[in-house]
Amino acid sequence: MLRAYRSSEVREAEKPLLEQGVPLMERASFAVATAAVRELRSRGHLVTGSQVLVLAGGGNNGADALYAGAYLAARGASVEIVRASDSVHAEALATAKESGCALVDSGKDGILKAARRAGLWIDGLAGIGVRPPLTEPLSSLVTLLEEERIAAPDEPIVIAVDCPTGIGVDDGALVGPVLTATVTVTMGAPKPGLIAPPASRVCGRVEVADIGLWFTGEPAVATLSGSDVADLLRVPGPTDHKYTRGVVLLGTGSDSFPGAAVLTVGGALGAGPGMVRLDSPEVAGLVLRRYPEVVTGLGRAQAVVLGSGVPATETERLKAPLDRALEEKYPVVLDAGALELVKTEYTDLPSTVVLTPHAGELAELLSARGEGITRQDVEAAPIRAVRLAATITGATIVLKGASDVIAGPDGPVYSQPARSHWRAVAGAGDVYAGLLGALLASAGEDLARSGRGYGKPALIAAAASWIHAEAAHSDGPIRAMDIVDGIPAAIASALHD
Ligand SMILES: NC(=O)C1=CN([C@@H]2O[C@H](COP(=O)(O)OP(=O)(O)OC[C@H]3O[C@@H](n4cnc5c(N)ncnc54)[C@H](OP(=O)(O)O)[C@@H]3O)[C@@H](O)[C@H]2O)[C@@H](O)CC1
Ligand SMILES: [K+]
Repeated sequence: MLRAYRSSEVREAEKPLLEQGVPLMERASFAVATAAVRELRSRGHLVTGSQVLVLAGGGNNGADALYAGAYLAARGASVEIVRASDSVHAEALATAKESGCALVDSGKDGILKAARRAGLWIDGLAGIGVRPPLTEPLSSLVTLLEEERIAAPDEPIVIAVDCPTGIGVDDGALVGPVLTATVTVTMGAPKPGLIAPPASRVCGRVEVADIGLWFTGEPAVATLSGSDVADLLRVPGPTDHKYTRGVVLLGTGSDSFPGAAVLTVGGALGAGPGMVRLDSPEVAGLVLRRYPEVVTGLGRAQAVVLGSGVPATETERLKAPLDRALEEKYPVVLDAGALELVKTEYTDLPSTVVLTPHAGELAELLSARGEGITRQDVEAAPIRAVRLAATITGATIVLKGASDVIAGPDGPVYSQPARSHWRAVAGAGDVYAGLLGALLASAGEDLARSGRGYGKPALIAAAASWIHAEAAHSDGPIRAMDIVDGIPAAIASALHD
């Protein structure tokens, strides 16, 4: 599991070490210099003679970059420094100069010429001490450098110190200019913005430098790996039968969207529940032709999936199974049309109810509940939107996107990236809803016993996202049914991780 901690938690972790005189900055800058050497070498360059540009801001992030520059200059690199603030760390600057680094003319032309000369930039403009949007003069400098980076015939290697300058370190938001990194060398632990969208998209490869920080608390944001998923999966044993393994009931598909029933059933069956029931008479024939093992009609279940392929105007029929699930306290997935019910009627839900909107649906839901939030707002700061929706509704929220962002009213936020963007196709969300329903069904009795779930539904939803991403992993075009077909192998790969 990747565990990300906020700036304040990082500062707490560094405090006792700094009091003991542990040379954190030395370790941090050495990690940055080592990453720079490795990146140069991996592209066939020698360190000696390489042109390096150090971008030094006025805080300790700039100091890290300057000391890294000093190491590289001592190894024979030709290092130039852009001094982005009047208050650059004096000792670090003096060390860099003593090691042979040279200051560049801080005018626009001087900076651009130095940027063009250098094949590797070290971004120490701002780290965890900065909240976006960047203010002037840093804002214009970052805009200039990012434009130059994009336009350069040979794109420079950009090593971000701790985080790319300009990202929302604690919430993954992207507001205002940022300098995109090739590699981010982050100190002690990832920060939320390094693993959560949209900021995670500008971080390049994230490397965690072990500088001796120690974290014991719950992470702010986490990303599950295959072995975490394996820990959550309930593998059947010799005493299991179809009812102990979990029954999932689906109220999905309609005359308008019959395929959604096939896809949700396929997604659910792929996860290996004991039984799938379908309560959608108008599409039962179609589903049975493809999946004869499905049992039609209402009946006992440990989890329910409602709404995929059900138009918002036809949600009346979803109320009876929803009421029953709420009464008996077993988990529910509300997808697509069923989200309509949460706008007006079902306003206070337990966290065992999981809502699965995409960005537009989440914006609509939040707006209906009195928050003036647009789709763009959701996309610019998904963690904030998801947490807000969970707080307002009480439910667990899965915001579906290139990275799924998942949160309940408390506990960590999970960010689960796609393995391939080919999965952004019609029907992929229906497959997810069915898959999640089946996983919740296998955990259903436990979730019911623990009342509001204590974050567990979010964890199971994150596992469903991992499995879905793995099942959709592809080097070329795929259809939603390919994701269905990929689920059993994805689960097997988690179990063998
Ligand atoms: N934590 C650890 O364990 C360790 C941390 N270490 C390192 O320390 C870094 C944190 O350093 P930090 O606290 O000095 O802050 P930092 O990110 O350099 O930014 C300060 C500068 O930003 C500026 N500025 C502020 N807001 C702004 C805005 N909106 N827009 C524009 N500018 C803005 C502000 O300018 P001022 O307001 O002073 O003019 C000031 O100059 C951390 O990321 C890591 O690299 C390692 O060395 C050792 C272990
Ligand atoms: K930085």
